[in-house]
Amino acid sequence: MALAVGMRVLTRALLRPWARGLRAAPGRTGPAAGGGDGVRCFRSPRVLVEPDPAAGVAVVKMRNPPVNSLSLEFLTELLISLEKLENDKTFHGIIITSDCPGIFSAGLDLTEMCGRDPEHYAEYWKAVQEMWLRFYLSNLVVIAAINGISPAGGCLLSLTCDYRVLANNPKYAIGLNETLLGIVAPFWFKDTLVNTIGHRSAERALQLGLLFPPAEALRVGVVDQVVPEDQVQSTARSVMAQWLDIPDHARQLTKILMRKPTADRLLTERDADIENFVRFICKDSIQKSLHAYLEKLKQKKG
Ligand SMILES: CC/C=C\C/C=C\C/C=C\C=C\CC(=O)SCCNC(=O)CCNC(=O)[C@H](O)C(C)(C)COP(=O)(O)OP(=O)(O)OC[C@H]1O[C@@H](n2cnc3c(N)ncnc32)[C@H](O)[C@@H]1OP(=O)(O)O
Repeated sequence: MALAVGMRVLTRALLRPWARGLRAAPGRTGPAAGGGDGVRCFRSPRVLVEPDPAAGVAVVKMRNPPVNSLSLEFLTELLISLEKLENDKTFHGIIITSDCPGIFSAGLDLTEMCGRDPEHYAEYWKAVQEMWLRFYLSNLVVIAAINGISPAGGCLLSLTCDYRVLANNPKYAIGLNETLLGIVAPFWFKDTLVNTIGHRSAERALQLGLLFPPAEALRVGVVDQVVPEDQVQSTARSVMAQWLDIPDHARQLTKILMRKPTADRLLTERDADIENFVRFICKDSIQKSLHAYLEKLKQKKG
């Protein structure tokens, strides 16, 4: 228990000033309808939290249209929602899903990594690290109900969860496809994938930038279950019930035991990782290829 408490204190201490600022800002987040049972529901512009206090579960819906790209503001809101749910003893598990049809998350927001200054890149990268640390080490059971395509950072967010349910739709795919953009998945992205699917499969997937369609995602182990699209949420709920049957303290400590060495690697190299990212992303060649990629996305529309 001391270990679990220690980890929570540590991750809480890591909450960034940008998060503290936003938390204090009136009107950005606030109590909303939670029923007369004393349970508070928290809303923010880009995150909708639907609590089910009787089950001890909250559904966290990402709604940052059009593609749930993980912008700085969106990451901040996600982290604040997670922290509020962790601090509310009513909740033992969350289901993270998307409110944007067909898209779970398009990954990191490319506009946060293009044409900005080094200070912005550093701030953004710290927020991405924070998202990974907080979700990966959350004391809650976290289940991803993946109801859309989930490349790169979207896949990373899913990989932080305890269990992944993917909708069986041939249009959906999931994977760390960074090499296709000419960028390199950082070591902690890689570690998370290795921990999930093993070294050989991860090496192949990372080098080739593979985006796995549902059947392959299941075969390789990027997801735990593939179900018809209309059963994603109900499956996530029944899997959650199974996980919540386990005594919480034993499950939490086991989670920390499994994940702490991976998280510690980033915690001890956090500043160096930010410096590496800023150096890398500021390169002319990287900026050019990110710009070109964004242009290609825009031109796709015709
Ligand atoms: C040595 C190493 C040291 C340090 C580490 C260094 C580097 C690591 C750095 C970065 C790691 C990054 C990981 C990432 O997550 S990068 C993002 C990867 N994501 C993708 O490749 C997905 C891109 N998007 C798509 O493929 C499609 O948009 C889609 C399939 C998700 C959805 O297709 P649609 O047809 O439905 O929608 P679109 O018309 O394509 O898009 C609508 C709209 O949204 C914009 N957009 C799409 N994706 C992003 C994004 N990731 N960020 C920002 N904006 C995005 C797109 O441009 C359109 O905009 P407009 O409406 O045209 O303005």
